[in-house]
Amino acid sequence: MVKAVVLGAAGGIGQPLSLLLKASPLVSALALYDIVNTPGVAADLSHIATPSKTEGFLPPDDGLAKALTGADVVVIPAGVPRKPGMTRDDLFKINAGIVRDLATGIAKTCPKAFVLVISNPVNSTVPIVAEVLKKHSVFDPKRLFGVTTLDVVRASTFVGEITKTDPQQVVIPVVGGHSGVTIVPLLSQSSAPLPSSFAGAELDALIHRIQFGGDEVVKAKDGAGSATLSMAYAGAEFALKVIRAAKGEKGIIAPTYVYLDDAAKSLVGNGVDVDFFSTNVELGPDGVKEIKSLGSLTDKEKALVAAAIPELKTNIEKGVAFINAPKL
Ligand SMILES: NC(=O)c1ccc[n+]([C@@H]2O[C@H](COP(=O)([O-])OP(=O)(O)OC[C@H]3O[C@@H](n4cnc5c(N)ncnc54)[C@H](O)[C@@H]3O)[C@@H](O)[C@H]2O)c1
Ligand SMILES: O=C(O)C[C@H](O)C(=O)O
Repeated sequence: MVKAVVLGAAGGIGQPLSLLLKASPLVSALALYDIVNTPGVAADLSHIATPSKTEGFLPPDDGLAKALTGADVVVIPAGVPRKPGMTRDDLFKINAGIVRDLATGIAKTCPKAFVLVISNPVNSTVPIVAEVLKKHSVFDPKRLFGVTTLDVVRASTFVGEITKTDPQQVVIPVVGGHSGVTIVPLLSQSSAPLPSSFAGAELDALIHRIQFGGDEVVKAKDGAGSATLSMAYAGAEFALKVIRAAKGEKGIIAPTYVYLDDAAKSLVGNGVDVDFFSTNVELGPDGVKEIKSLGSLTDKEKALVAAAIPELKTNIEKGVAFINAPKL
């Protein structure tokens, strides 16, 4: 029995993500929560002939608590998306409060659930969830994940195109965080190696495209939002990995933005001294089973990791301060 909950389920990501979770036989109950439209989305999905029971909830009558009761996995794509000219950090003002309130519901109702945060800015919203869970004395760092899978999916797609390889077979760790220069693709570790002639400006352009792939979609959507369908694909892929690992499947490894204690920091190495960082993680029955080292990096990759750290620190501190700063 696996109950999955989507918070923000009526949105651009929420709807296709809920569809992909409904389509999976690994999910036995699916609860959809949003401030609008979830009864309709749930009624629609409930006609799909898969085993999971689908229910929609709205804020009145304790809808959040009802949706979260008995949850095993909670995926959060609630919040506003970017428009052209905005950074992810520009979303903090609105999304920080939304994520804080949803995390409070999780802390009170399903503190043992795996929590997968999609809402931007991920570099800050994950620390916000951690701080809320800490305030309720229920923070388990093994169960909280920032979803950075879309960066991994993009890297596989772009490298698959260049190397003429099936992108589904291309595995590339993308580490750091989820915004601009904090996104660090470790292309030297690609399972489909780039040709040795692929260097200089060409390599820089590929790294830039992976780091700023989100901008490409925001620009193309021209004011109508950011990536939704590719994010739903990526979010479902990661959520189902967490579920498969929880059910006992071994050897599932994926990059994800997680809390690093001091031991994990020294394991990750390369000057990574931030409290949250995306790195390869082995998933297990209780969530994070093992945080993996970044492995051997090229000089260029070492420089990219170093460049990511200051922005990550600022983003993390901003999230932590949002929960802990004294209210005036
Ligand atoms: N992590 C990633 O890689 C990644 C990728 C794409 C988008 N995102 C982020 O995901 C978020 C959602 O994007 P979208 O395109 O689906 O936006 P959207 O506006 O289409 O949908 C967001 C949904 O959240 C709902 N919502 C707002 N406040 C809520 C609350 N308090 N409780 C529950 N639901 C609430 C809205 O009603 C809406 O249905 C944005 O912050 C976006 O930046 C992250
Ligand atoms: O770019 C955005 O704002 C959405 C998302 O984070 C993405 O990477 O597509």
